[in-house]
Amino acid sequence: MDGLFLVQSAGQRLISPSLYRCIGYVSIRRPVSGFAMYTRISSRSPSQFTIRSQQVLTSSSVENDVRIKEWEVDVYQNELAINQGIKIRRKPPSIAPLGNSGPFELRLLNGQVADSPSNILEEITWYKDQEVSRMKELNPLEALKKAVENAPPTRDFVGALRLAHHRTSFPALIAEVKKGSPSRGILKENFDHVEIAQTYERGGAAFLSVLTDQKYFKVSLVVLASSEYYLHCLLLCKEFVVDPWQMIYYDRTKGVDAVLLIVAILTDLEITFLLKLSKKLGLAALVEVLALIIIVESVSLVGESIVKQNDPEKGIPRLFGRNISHT
Ligand SMILES: O=C(O)c1ccccc1NCC(=O)[C@H](O)[C@H](O)COP(=O)(O)O
Repeated sequence: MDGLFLVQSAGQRLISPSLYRCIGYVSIRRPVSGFAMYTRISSRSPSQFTIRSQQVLTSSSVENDVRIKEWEVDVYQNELAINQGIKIRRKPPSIAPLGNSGPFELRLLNGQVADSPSNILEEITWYKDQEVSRMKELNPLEALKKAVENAPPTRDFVGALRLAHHRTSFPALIAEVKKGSPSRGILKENFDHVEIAQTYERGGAAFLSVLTDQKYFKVSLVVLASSEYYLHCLLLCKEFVVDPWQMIYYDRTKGVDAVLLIVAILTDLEITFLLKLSKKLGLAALVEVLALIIIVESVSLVGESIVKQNDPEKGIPRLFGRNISHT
């Protein structure tokens, strides 16, 4: 057994209430493969319930304790988010660490079974949380600092929309680069991201909106923003932002000018913080509320209908009723 347990009779206390608060309240559940499983049972004060055992902390028990704490914080944050009207749970409670096989596992959030996503946005968000954690380990913030310092300045998003509107007297076109989507599947088999982006530019798009999620939308911003191809169009990165790191890694170091923040997957506090951060980084932020995108200028969000055109360059004039290209 990895942890040492001091088992005592019910009702007795071995240590002072303040020390209980430091190490948490634990009860032995069952030993599994050499590890004693336990669960935190309550945040009630020691005098309010019966202590059955107290674990003497070893390094791995501390690790597990930290994992349990983090998991509980996630559950708490999800509850907070739900209280703020957010329907998307941010982390799958099924990743509860060993030892939390007790009441937490059966817990229902918002009336749903806790360990399966209730819709596709939730599934994407759970996946994104894991993906970002992995990528953050490979590219820690400290390592990105230099890249941020060397990044070219961002371009004026609102100014570009205004200019496009004045030039064409149509709403500015944000043309979406995506190979597929969860609801529609693959939209175009022979999909060349760069070629399609160039075609949109020639067609008169003011902005390119790139869905950078590889798993669900099959596009990579890294490919599109690669040095071989310089984009004249401004670039909106349409990611599922769940962590400020994404703004720095994906957006600021890859030549992006604007980011998307999806209200359905962020708490009020996160939106406030991410808006501040985007301002600091010089990025414009589009805040998506339900299916609407709030921006200051008139704009058209166009994705599937032009991606699926055999010739997107002809598809854009078809959409507007006339040629809006620069030539
Ligand atoms: O399309 C989906 O299946 C989807 C699922 C979950 C979150 C977002 C999703 N789609 C976003 C998009 O594909 C586009 O950003 C856009 O909203 C749709 O544009 P359009 O193709 O013009 O309908």
